[in-house]
Formats: sequence, C-alpha cells, structure tokens
Amino acid sequence: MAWLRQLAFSEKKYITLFMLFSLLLASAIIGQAYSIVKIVDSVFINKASFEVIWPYAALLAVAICVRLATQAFMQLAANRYAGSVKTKVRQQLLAHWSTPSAKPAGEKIAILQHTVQELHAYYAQYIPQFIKTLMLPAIIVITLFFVHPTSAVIMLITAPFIPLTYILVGIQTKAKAEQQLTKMNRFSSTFLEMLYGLQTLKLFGKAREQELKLNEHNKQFSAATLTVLKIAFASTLFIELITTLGIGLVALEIGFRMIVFQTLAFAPAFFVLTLAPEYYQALKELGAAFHTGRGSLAAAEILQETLHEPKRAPTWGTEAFSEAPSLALKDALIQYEQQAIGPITLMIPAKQTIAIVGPSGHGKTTILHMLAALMKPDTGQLLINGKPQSTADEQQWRQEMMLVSQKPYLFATTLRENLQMGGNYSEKQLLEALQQVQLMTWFKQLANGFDTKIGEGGLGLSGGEQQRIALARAWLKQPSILLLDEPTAALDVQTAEAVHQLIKQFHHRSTVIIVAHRHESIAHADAIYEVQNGQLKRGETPCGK
Ligand SMILES: Nc1ncnc2c1ncn2[C@@H]1O[C@H](COP(=O)(O)OP(=O)(O)OP(=O)(O)O)[C@@H](O)[C@H]1O
Repeated sequence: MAWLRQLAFSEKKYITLFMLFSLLLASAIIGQAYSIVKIVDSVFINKASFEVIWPYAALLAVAICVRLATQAFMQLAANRYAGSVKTKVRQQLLAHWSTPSAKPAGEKIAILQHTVQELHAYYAQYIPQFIKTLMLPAIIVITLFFVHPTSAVIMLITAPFIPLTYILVGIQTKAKAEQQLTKMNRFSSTFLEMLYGLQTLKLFGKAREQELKLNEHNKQFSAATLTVLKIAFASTLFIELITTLGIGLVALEIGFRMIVFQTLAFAPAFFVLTLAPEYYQALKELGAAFHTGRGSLAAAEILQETLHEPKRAPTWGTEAFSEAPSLALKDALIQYEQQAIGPITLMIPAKQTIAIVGPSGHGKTTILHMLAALMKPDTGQLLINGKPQSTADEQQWRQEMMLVSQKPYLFATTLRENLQMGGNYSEKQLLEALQQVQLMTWFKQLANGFDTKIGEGGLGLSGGEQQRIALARAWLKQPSILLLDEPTAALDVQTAEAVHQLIKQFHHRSTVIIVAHRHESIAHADAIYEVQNGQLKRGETPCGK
C-alpha cells in the first residue's frame, strides 16, 4: 500500500542501515559456509594437520560472531524503526482529533493503541526482511553460479513458489485481518461506553442486556482471530513443504553428479548444500514477514480512512497580532452529517462584548468553536484583525485566547495545578481567583487546601463548581480574547450574579463573546446575535447600548 511504503521511506537512514546489515550478513553466511567446508574437507578428505585448519577455524568464529551481532543489531534497528513510524502515525492521529469529532472515545483509544500497534510487524519484520531477502538470496545465488551453476538454476526456479504462495494466502488474510481489527475496535468501543454509562444502564435496568451485547462482540472478535490464526498455520505448513522439496531437489542433483557421474568434488558439493538451506530460509522468512505484514495492511486501511475523515483542525502562520483583536467570520460554514451551521458573517470589533443567544441545538457552540479557531470552517474563514486566521501565530493565539466551555475538563491532579494550568501564579492570586468566582466557602472546607486532589479519582465537584474553577482559570489568565459557553448555566441566581460581575471586568479590556440564556449574562453586551437553524441574525441591542 502506497501510504505504508511512503511512511517506510520517510525514515531513509534505517533503510540504508538495513542494506548495510544485509550485506554484512550475506558476507558472514558465505564466510561461515566456506570455513566449515574447508575444515571438513581438510580434516576428513585431505587428513590435514591443525596448522592448516586453524585459520579456517578462526574465520568460522569471526563469521559466527559477525552473523549473530548483525542479526541482533538489525532486530534492534528494526524495532526502533517501527517505533519511530508508529510515533509519527500517532502524532498524525492526535493532530487530526485535536478538533471536536463525532468518533466515540473508545474507538479512538482502540485505534491509537491497537490499530497503530498492528503496523509494528510491517516495519519491524516485513521491511527489514524484504531488504534482507532482496540482497541475501541474490548474493548466495551469484556465489553459487561460480561454484555449481546447475544448483543455482534449480534454486532460482524453485524460489518464486514461496512468495507466490504467500501472495495467494495474503490476499485471503487481508480481508480476514480487516474483519478482526474492525471487531476488536467495536468491542473496545462498546466496552468503554459501557464503563462510562454503567450507572445510567443500571438505573434503566439495561446492564444485563449490555453485558450480553458485549459478550456477543467478544465472541465475534475471538472467532475472527481464530480464522486468521488458522490461515497462518496452514500457510506455514505449505511453505515448509515447498522449502523441503527445493532443498531435496538440489541435494538430489548434487548426489547424482557426485556418486553416479562423479563430475563433482566433495568441497563444492558440500558448499552448495551448506548454502542452500540459508537461501531458502531467507525466502521463507520473507514469506512469514509478508504474511504478518499483510495483517498490517488491514490496519493501514482503517488508519487511512480515519485520517481522511473531514479534518477541521486549522493551520497556522507566524504573523503576530495586536492584543484584544477584532474577530470576524466571513461566510463561515460547517457541514455536519445531518445539518449545516452557516454560512455566517459576523464582525466583532476589538474589545467589544457580543452575546450569542438561541434555542438548544441550533449551532451556538459550533459558532463559538469557529471563533475560538478550534474548528476550521469547511468553507469561509475566520479573520483576526481583518487577516485570515491561517496567517496568525498559533502560540500567541493560545496565550491571548481563553474558552470556558460548557463542560470544562478538570485534570486528575491537585486544585493548585488545575488552577495554574502551567502558569506561575502566587497563592494570593489563586485565593483572589477563588474569591472572584465565589468558591472561598467551598475552599475553606478543604483539609488539604490547594493540594486537594480533584478531577477523576479525586474530590467530586458539582457542575457549577467545575464551571467556576474554569472561570477562575480565565480570571488568572486575563485573556485578551474571552469566549464563554453558557458560563452560568449550572449556577444559582446569587452565584451567577457574582460571575456576571467577574465577566463585566473584561468589558472593553478584552474581546468577549458569550453564549448565554440568562438575561443578566447578556445585559452588558454591546451587541446581541440570535442563532436560528444554523443562521445568525442581529438581535435587539440591550437597553442603553
Ligand atoms: N461533531 C459533530 N458531528 C455531527 N453533528 C454535530 C457535531 N457537533 C454538533 N453537531 C450538531 O450540530 C447542531 C448544533 O450543535 P451545537 O452544539 O453547536 O448547538 P448549540 O446551539 O450550542 O446547542 P446547546 O445550546 O444545546 O449547547 C446540533 O444539532 C448537533 O447535533
């Protein structure tokens, strides 16, 4: 597959290394065969003394050491090579998923772990073995042409049967391996979803039903794995048979020449017989590697499909922009499977506050994500200070911009780290931030203060508390572009009022976009926009504006 090959050749230094190792290995194998033949010929045929033999014994020792060392280093390099390619693929996947996507988390994890891991055999076994097989049998056959051409011809004629068998078996394996991987990804996805929704399933009395469903996926996955193993076993048996027949044929011809026609001496005959198994072994190993590599093809197809799914990650440039810039959407449109959000044209002057209102599911969050440059519109664009977002410096954008989402993520670590988010704020600043978001009473109850573990596996926080931690992060960061998605949705009236006061502090200092339902949230906005069925229109301006 072109994609796999392209990735393979993106690591040129390893390819050169494999070629050098193969050359070294071929020399070691020929040196080993030569020294064995010389020792046996000297001892048993010529009855030579130790003085004649020892240089060959030394050559044999060197050849064996070189062979072992080369194989070990080649394996080491092959594993590094596979590791490096897998890292590249995982980076591509993560970059692809950096924007909101409809793929379930369980499936993403399965693809990142298992499907990418399936590529290992292709790079750690197939590619090095392919290079080895291109060079090693060729060098052996060329050498044998000078020693006993008939054997070389027999070996050349029998050789294609081995790859041919593997190609036929491989075609069969690919479809089965693809089925096996798809079943495994489905199994993982169902399992993770069940874990997430276990409580809900129990409440609805559906846990047993889901257990049976999971069991069914498990059985399908086991059956698919067994089919692949059966094919692998049958093909190995068949290849062993062909190899044995090939070596037998070479031995038979040599036997006739030596014993019946007496036209061949012991030394060249023994040399051919020592090298023939090495020749077939290399072809056999290629076959085995090819078979394993075919399994990777199925994974590659799934990965390529995944990477070709519509990608909405924006690309960036290097141009700096002024603080609190103006933002604009120009004919921006996102086409989801079921509906389109846009085309939207919207201008937000620098340091102005705008509010976006509208019914649930009509596209407010999508518009906010486009304005936050989290999602690139399928058509149209985001302008920062009138210039295309793609020319802006990403680093600066990340420093200037802050998005407080509906469901902020809290990391499984201390409260301090969740507030700092890589920044370096003093204890006084952290306390002030908590004060601003009305979390001081809650904080005073914590036995470990800022060192209290929160997030997954830590102290449970209510939806409103989580939202306020996210707002505290915003207050600490003091972004010049602030985007808020229903920041007071989970708060009581009194706390919401305090949060509105906090947001008000950003007015005319930062460019603020707020998606809201509450009247109080939009009261200070310079302009209000209404979203209806993915379309945006200017709403009534709040009193006094
Ligand atoms: N990743 C996605 N893939 C497919 N459809 C999506 C995706 N994200 C959102 N949608 C759909 O687009 C529509 C708008 O969603 P969006 O979250 O922008 O609406 P919203 O107005 O913010 O809703 P709410 O007020 O309930 O948060 C919805 O119908 C939603 O199902």
